[in-house]
Amino acid sequence: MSTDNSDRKRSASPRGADNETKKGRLERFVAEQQLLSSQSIPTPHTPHVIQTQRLPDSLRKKILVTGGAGFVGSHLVDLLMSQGHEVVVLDNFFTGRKANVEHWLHHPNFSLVRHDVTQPILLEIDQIYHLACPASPPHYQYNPVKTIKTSTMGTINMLGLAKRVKARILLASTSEIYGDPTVHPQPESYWGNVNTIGPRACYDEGKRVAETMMYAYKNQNGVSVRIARIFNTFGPRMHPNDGRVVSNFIIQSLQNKDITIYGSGAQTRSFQYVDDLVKGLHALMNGDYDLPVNLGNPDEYSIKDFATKIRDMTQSKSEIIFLPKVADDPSQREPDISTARRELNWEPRVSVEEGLRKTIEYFRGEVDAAGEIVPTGPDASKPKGAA
Ligand SMILES: O=C(O)[C@H]1O[C@H](OP(=O)(O)OP(=O)(O)OC[C@H]2O[C@@H](n3ccc(=O)[nH]c3=O)[C@H](O)[C@@H]2O)[C@H](O)[C@@H](O)[C@@H]1O
Repeated sequence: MSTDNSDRKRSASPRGADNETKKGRLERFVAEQQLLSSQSIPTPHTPHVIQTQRLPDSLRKKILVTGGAGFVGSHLVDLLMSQGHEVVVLDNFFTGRKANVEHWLHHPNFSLVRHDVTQPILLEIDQIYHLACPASPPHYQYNPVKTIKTSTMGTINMLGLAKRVKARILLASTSEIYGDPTVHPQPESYWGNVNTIGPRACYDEGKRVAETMMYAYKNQNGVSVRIARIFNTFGPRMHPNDGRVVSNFIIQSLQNKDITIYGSGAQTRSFQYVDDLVKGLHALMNGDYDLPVNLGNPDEYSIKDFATKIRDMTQSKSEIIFLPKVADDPSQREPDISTARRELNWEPRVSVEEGLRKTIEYFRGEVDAAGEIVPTGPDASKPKGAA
């Protein structure tokens, strides 16, 4: 063993430098981890960075979002993550896309599980937003039996989970439960007009029985339930091959292709921007009101006027053409949102025009990236790229 001072000096200096580097590296690593746990990372789909709050354990909830990689689900995930909650997404990727949530994959508060809600799952969570179900008519009609299973078995499984862990559960129901409405606009008290054996029934009746199951579990087992009846919603992250009217008309217009109206175009819809919807879902989940609530924007358009509006906004040279009407297509739809106004202090803030501007920009990027997009027609079809 050497006791020579010069020896010690010689070896102390490189070891010191080594230690410095390790310490520096560690500090850098910690700083990077802290940065990563305080925000989303920019991705091609979501280039803007979303900051996440740091919540104390007592306020941080574990929140399950079924269908969280879908269009609406992923926007809701953004809101919940930004608030600092732990979010677990379940998605079977039938219509959801990993790209919709990939900006959160690195974040310690976020988990993504490939799972089909028709199978039970055991999790420890505080709240459940149950959104899982294809919502576009060509997609939910592709495998009607599976659509029914998703709404029935899927909802039973989530209610069983809610019961076991005493979590509050919110069901994403739909304006489709009113069918082809004979009352206009539609208040929650209207019981609806659905053809039980028509091509839309797998979705409409599935959601109706899902609502029934929510109240059966509430009354029989004391489960805390919330029901949102969601009216037509649009915004960035809609699947370009979704087949619904907003995505089809914008994609057709951007490519100067024919804009396809099914039927006369006299049928009406009322369109809400997705940011308004997720704020409404959040207010409903965290409020006291536990009867169904319509969430939609009462700004009603005929489909023909809507086609013209999108063509004008995109400065397109598209022709508007008329194809046969689809079976059981509701002839009119407008939400009565007085319950949401009264009970949730909620109403839409984003105008259809402002929402369309953002959505057109998003689809412009999708069309540029893809080269060409052929929109999905009215017939039942498998979602493009579905798992
Ligand atoms: O977007 C939504 O939120 C709703 O979409 C669908 O209901 P629907 O109103 O029929 O939605 P679209 O497929 O977007 O159709 C709206 C209207 O536009 C028409 N349409 C659609 C697509 C198209 O290329 N051309 C066209 O004229 C349809 O025939 C219909 O009259 C779903 O069934 C609802 O569950 C969902 O909540």
